[in-house]
Amino acid sequence: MQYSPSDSFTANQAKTPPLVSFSGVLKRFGALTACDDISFDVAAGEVVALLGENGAGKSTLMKTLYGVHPPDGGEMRIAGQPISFARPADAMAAGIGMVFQTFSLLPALTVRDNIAMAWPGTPWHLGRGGRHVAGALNRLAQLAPGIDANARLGTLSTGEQQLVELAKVLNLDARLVILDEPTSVLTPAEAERLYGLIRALSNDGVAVVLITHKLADVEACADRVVVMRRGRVVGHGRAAEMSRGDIVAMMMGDSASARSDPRRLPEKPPLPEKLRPQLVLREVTTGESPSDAKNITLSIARGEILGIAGVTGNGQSALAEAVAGIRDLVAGEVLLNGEVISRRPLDPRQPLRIGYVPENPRENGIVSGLSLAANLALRSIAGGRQRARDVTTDQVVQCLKDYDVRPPEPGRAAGTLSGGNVQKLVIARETGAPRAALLMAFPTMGLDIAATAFVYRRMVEAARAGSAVLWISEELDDLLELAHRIAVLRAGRIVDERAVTPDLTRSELGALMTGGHS
Ligand SMILES: Nc1ncnc2c1ncn2[C@@H]1O[C@H](COP(=O)(O)OP(=O)(O)OP(=O)(O)O)[C@@H](O)[C@H]1O
Repeated sequence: MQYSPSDSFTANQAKTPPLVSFSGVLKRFGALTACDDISFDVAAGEVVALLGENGAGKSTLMKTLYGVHPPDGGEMRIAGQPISFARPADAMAAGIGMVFQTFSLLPALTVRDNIAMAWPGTPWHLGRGGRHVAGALNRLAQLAPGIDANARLGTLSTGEQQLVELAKVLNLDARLVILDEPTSVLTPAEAERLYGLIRALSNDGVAVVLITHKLADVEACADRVVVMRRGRVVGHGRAAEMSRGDIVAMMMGDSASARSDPRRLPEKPPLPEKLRPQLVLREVTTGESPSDAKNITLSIARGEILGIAGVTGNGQSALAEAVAGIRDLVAGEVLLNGEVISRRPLDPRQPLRIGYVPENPRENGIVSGLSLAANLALRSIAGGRQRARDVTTDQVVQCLKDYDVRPPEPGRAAGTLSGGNVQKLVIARETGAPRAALLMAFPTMGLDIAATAFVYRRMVEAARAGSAVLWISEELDDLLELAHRIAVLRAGRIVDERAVTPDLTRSELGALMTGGHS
């Protein structure tokens, strides 16, 4: 099943040329070769899952096709014709649609206006009532029946914003649709609806490239799998003929450990005998909108991991930001070791005692234009006391290596890292020193299997070292595996809270999250 250059692995052996063909495609960023001699085809109506560890080059390859990056070598063809798009608008005109990991939506405008802006050449205010907008809103209604076209985009959850972006692209009448990790911010029910739409597109002859880390996505809708590692295609095969173990081994290299236990989740740390409340929220309220936190009272002990389960957009961000001290409370208070830390400005001389891994770290967790070293120094990487200028380049490189941030180049701008590596950089900074409390909002979103297990190991180590951990997640299996207690957040309120016991099931938790509907 391993790739060899002589293996053309053309999807469709018929005489008509494949819809898309990559042949020896090369893309460099300075000294880094992000895509190295990539060759494969995608047939009309075929769904190809493009897999690989963080930084493997998946997004770069697709952005090179889509006209975001000029290639440095090789050839790309659409329906047999060589192409080289200078910008995405040209790719769109040739029938290619792409949904990125980061969205191109304007939070201040309504859903309808955001969709109207998607059509090149049409002034958006004229397009509002047009056929395209009606079509895309129709798609959106299939994906997410509850979204109001007249709602301001900024009031929607990340998952809902992703669906708006998807509806926009799915309605472009594209021949090829590229989806970059579409399900990482979707609820299970939203993901199921998306799978249905992908299958419908494929039945209509549309080719789909699905960049993903989720094997569930592959099983739900991929015809074929192409695996990249460190800029090269290292394997491929028909999805139906590959087991999960085959795919994981291909992604991670053929190590025996990867094959036997790819997740390698850490053990849940034992709860201390005497529970000493360390992080306490008392009736915390940030506002009255559905995405605000309302009247939240929680107590997390030293060494305890409290999971917050809930569908994104149900107050998680507000809750995390309130505890992190970057959102005002309209009522209530937050205490750390008995001391009120809310309602007072952060004291820059205080060693920062809360580690915070925010949702959407590219937007909220890094300064894109600053170097990796500077981003790490936004908090000191060494024990909370060492000043940034005292940290040597060797220490920064070591820190980047310890957290597997690739490439580990201190001077590189953080904004040029791949999605998963941005997340690892933020986690390095926030868990690199002892913290009294650790807040993590969806910390494994967009991470590959190995990186996910790594993040969980850091979280467990932080708890063992005495942090009170507040962990917001939609990964129900992981919550059940690693949290000591789970609180369920719905419409900004805690609707249930219980210790994790063997009889607590995933479906029970899912039903609590959605108010009884899965
Ligand atoms: N604009 C850029 N400038 C410099 N380097 C870049 C740029 N974009 C990507 N890279 C680098 O190219 C490599 C491949 O990144 P890419 O985003 O394609 O990976 P990926 O497989 O999509 O990863 P992930 O799953 O983490 O999103 C990474 O090392 C990344 O740092």
